[in-house]
Amino acid sequence: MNDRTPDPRDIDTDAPPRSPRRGFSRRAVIGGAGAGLVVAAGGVALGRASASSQSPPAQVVEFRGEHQAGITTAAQDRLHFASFDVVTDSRDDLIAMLRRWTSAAERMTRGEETVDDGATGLGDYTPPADTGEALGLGAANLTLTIGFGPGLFGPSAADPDRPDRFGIGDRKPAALQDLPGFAAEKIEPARSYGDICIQACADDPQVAVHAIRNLARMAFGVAAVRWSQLGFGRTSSTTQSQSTPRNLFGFKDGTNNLRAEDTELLDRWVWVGAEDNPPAAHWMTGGTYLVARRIRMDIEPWDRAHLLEQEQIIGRTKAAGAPLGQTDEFDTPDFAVTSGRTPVIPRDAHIRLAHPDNLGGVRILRRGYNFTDGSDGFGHLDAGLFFIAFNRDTGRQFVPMQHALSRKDAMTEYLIPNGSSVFAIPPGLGPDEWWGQRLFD
Ligand SMILES: C=CC1=C(C)c2cc3[nH]c(cc4nc(cc5[nH]c(cc1n2)c(C)c5CCC(=O)O)C(CCC(=O)O)=C4C)c(C)c3C=C
Ligand SMILES: [Fe+2]
Repeated sequence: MNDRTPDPRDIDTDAPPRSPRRGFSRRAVIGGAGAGLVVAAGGVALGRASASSQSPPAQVVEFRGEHQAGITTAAQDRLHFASFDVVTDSRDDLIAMLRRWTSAAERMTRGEETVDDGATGLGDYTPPADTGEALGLGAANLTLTIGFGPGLFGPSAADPDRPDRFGIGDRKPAALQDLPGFAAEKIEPARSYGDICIQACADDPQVAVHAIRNLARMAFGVAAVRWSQLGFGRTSSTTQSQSTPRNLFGFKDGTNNLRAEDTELLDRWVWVGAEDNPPAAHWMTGGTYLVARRIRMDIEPWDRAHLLEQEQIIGRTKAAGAPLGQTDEFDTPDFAVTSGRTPVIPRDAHIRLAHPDNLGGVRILRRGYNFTDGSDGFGHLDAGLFFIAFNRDTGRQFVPMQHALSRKDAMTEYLIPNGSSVFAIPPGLGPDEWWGQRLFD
């Protein structure tokens, strides 16, 4: 970058477009001349363009509110999840980046470029301030959810010797702790941990990828991507109107999940209350904690297991998703039913071990995605579940649940968890508020 080239990170997001002849917003493109532009780009884009043009333009999820979007929002089809290491010690630079991110993120969730006319309207000798691949795609229900990892506050599993670089160590909520080790996992640091996460969910993969790519670009010199994960095919339902999708084992996943309509249960099990923290950590009130686990699934041996074995491992039928011994997906599992002296839902079945009745009532909100990252060089698919859960106190909810599963779950034989992270997800933003403002102010 020479001294005549403005740093895209410094561009005033409120400034008028400098080259109106080229100016179009991502949504404006859907209709007129822009539609031709997208069609000309080829078949894949054609499919997306026509899907977008048939859909109502209102595929916009509100960015601001009491809680961040992307938690109880009806789970979209696609995920790009990124974890960042903060590479500066400058609190001012970090805050400046969070402010820039907030503006760009809000715009992208409305289907707009990161800055007005950023892709092509800033002049021929300026690096575009938007990479452009989402022009014409609409908002696609994009949500961007930010979280802060333990390492932002000082020592963590990723770097036990790290100092409190930003003077926020005393604001770290007690519930934000790295996960303990669990049986039968092979955690890879290069797929784990991180100082900041962004969960991008959308109904168009290119919209989600565009969002992460642009936030990563804007973070240059302040934060660097540590790892990221693409996901497809949601593995949960987070509203009552959504049908239950299937995971890569072929089973309905998300049947007994918490949903947006369960407001009392969400208050109890997901949203952080003021009473959960001393005043220094009240910035988390209305927030939640995210657990991300990359769980590789041994697809090939699973595919050789017979149907009854698969159903006994899960504890539900494969076709209907009904608890074993019952007929309907939403029947309540009856763990007491036996056939002779043998429980119909086996003692080591996944749903028995993860059910609240067997965990002192504990619940979590699941919002994971399937993934397939090609194959592993030995002819096996590198596929699985990118498990995402939100809970109010990870040490009291996710951790005991995972311990119970790791020790006894029959499914463990087919799983290799190899990525693991936790993040504090602050509450939603008020008008004009920027990401992290309540933590840094
Ligand atoms: C620690 C929490 C959980 C992990 C990790 C996990 C991994 C995992 N799960 C499936 C497939 C299914 N899970 C189902 C139910 C279910 N799973 C958890 C928790 C974890 N799962 C809970 C709390 C529940 C609900 C239990 C209940 O109350 O009944 C189901 C059944 C359908 C459903 O209710 O969602 C399936 C199928 C896989 C493949 C997997 C790791 C790769
Ligand atoms: Fe599960």
